[in-house]
Amino acid sequence: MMLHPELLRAARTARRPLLLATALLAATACTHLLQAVLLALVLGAVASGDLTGLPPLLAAVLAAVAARALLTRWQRRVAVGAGSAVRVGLRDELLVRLGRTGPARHTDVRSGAVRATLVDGVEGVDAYVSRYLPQFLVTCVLPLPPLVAVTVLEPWAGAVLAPALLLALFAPRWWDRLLARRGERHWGAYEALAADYLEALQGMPALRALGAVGQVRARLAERSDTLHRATVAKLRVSLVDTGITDLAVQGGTVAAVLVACWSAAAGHPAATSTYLVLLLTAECFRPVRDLSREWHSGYLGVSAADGIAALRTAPGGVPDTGHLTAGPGQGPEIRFDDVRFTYPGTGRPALRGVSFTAPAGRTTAIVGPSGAGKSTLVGLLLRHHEPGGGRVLLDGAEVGAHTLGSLRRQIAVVSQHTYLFHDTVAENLRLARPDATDGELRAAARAAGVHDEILALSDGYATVIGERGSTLSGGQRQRLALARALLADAPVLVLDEATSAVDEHREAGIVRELVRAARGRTCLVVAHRLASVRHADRIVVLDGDGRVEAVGDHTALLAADGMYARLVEAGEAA
Ligand SMILES: Nc1ncnc2c1ncn2[C@@H]1O[C@H](COP(=O)(O)OP(=O)(O)OP(=O)(O)O)[C@@H](O)[C@H]1O
Repeated sequence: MMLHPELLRAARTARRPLLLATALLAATACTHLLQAVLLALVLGAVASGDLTGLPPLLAAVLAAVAARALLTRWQRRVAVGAGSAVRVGLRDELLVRLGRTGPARHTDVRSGAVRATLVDGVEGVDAYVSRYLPQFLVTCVLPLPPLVAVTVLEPWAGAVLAPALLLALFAPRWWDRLLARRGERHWGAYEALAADYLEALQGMPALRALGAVGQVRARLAERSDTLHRATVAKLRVSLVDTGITDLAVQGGTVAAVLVACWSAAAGHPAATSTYLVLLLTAECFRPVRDLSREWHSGYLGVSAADGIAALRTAPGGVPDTGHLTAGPGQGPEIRFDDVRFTYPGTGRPALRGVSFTAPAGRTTAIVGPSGAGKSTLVGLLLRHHEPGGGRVLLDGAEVGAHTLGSLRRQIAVVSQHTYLFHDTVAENLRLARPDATDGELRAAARAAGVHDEILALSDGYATVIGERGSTLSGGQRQRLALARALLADAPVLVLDEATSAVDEHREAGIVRELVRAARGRTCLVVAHRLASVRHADRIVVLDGDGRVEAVGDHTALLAADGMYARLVEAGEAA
């Protein structure tokens, strides 16, 4: 009888259908009561030898059975619909939240665990709200009428029935806390196993190359064992819970029946009353037995509820309070003004007062040693984080003044971590612009230098490229991601190590094509290979300490003989 606030909150999204499902369940239970009364009358008539009223009584019993069949079917349909609405709504809400929390959140949660919560946990919520909750509400009310009837007919039977009923309902509540703890432990073990399996599958090429498959197998076996032990521990408490309910139900029924029989033997009530007491005693306990059965389907939801609440209320992400929206247009000026930033939980600032301007419609390169803060600048431009100080401005307006959706639509990013989905080449490209024509797809692919290779695939643009584009080379994946960003037709194009997996010769050609294709847009190019950015209109050099060391073009920076010259020299030597 566990009522978890997170699950009740989820249930509110389908309040009406759930109330209807509960009403139908109550009506179904009433047919059982009616049937019990009718059967008692039938048995009473048979016992008294007066069979004249028997046919209409038997017809009424059949009608009750038929009505119950219809009501049960209707109830299941409504309950399944309500559960499905809750499930879909909850998954959608969690996905929106995950989209908002951004990279900060993604570093401290594991994808496999989130997947388990989103898929299996939410399935458990469905079972809880569509099966357990209606039965719980019915159980709160429906045992009362037969209990009152039995008490009126045979007070002694009522006197033993009432405590047995209370015992069946409330004794297992002593175990609720333990049940909840065991459920959480089981769910934690399940999430950990799901996360480990997902990671092992995704990292299989690396594990094979390292000869570490055996180690991972051992770890997974240990995790499976932990899950098994958690499952057994959970079942043990759950079975004690069910056992107590069953004991109270059986004991109560037997005691009430014995009292009724003793009373009948002593010649007190009429035969029909005795039958009524016997049959209504069983009906008294029916909702309790049904609740105990539904509990097992809802238990998974209770176990996953805390994880769902944690995902739903996860902190992180930036407030979406801006109001500016920008349509397609020329590339804006981007300005970083004394920007400072420290990642949460780290004592060391990643950026210490960075100021520079990327002129509108031009290409600005950001270079510097590894860890200098180049990708952090891109993250701040996209508002994955808020700066600790200073401002990031697009055409003079702070990025926070734009709505998040509009800001991110204005900026197409190709990062070193491209993501391609298990779908066709064309559909992967159309993620950026669902209404793009075939001609536009080809133009973008040509500009990114990948068109000919797409045509060489078995089905051209209709080829399914596997999970994360696994059937493509690293360079092809990056160029496909470039084509996707070009197709987005955003006024700002950010290339964060976007061509690192492409060979140098091809890289020069791609960058040339990109600059041509991106004409009119503001381009920010983060690169290690300086040869690919030497033609940039402006080059910003970050030192290894999160500060701007110099700004200029290739020739001026070489002449200044600072860090840029040293980086170029090191690149050439390599
Ligand atoms: N999510 C994070 N949490 C904590 N620290 C981080 C995080 N991401 C980056 N850092 C730290 O911030 C600093 C700047 O990182 P950033 O990724 O911006 O450097 P970068 O110049 O892009 O490096 P690279 O050229 O190697 O990609 C580094 O010291 C890095 O360790």
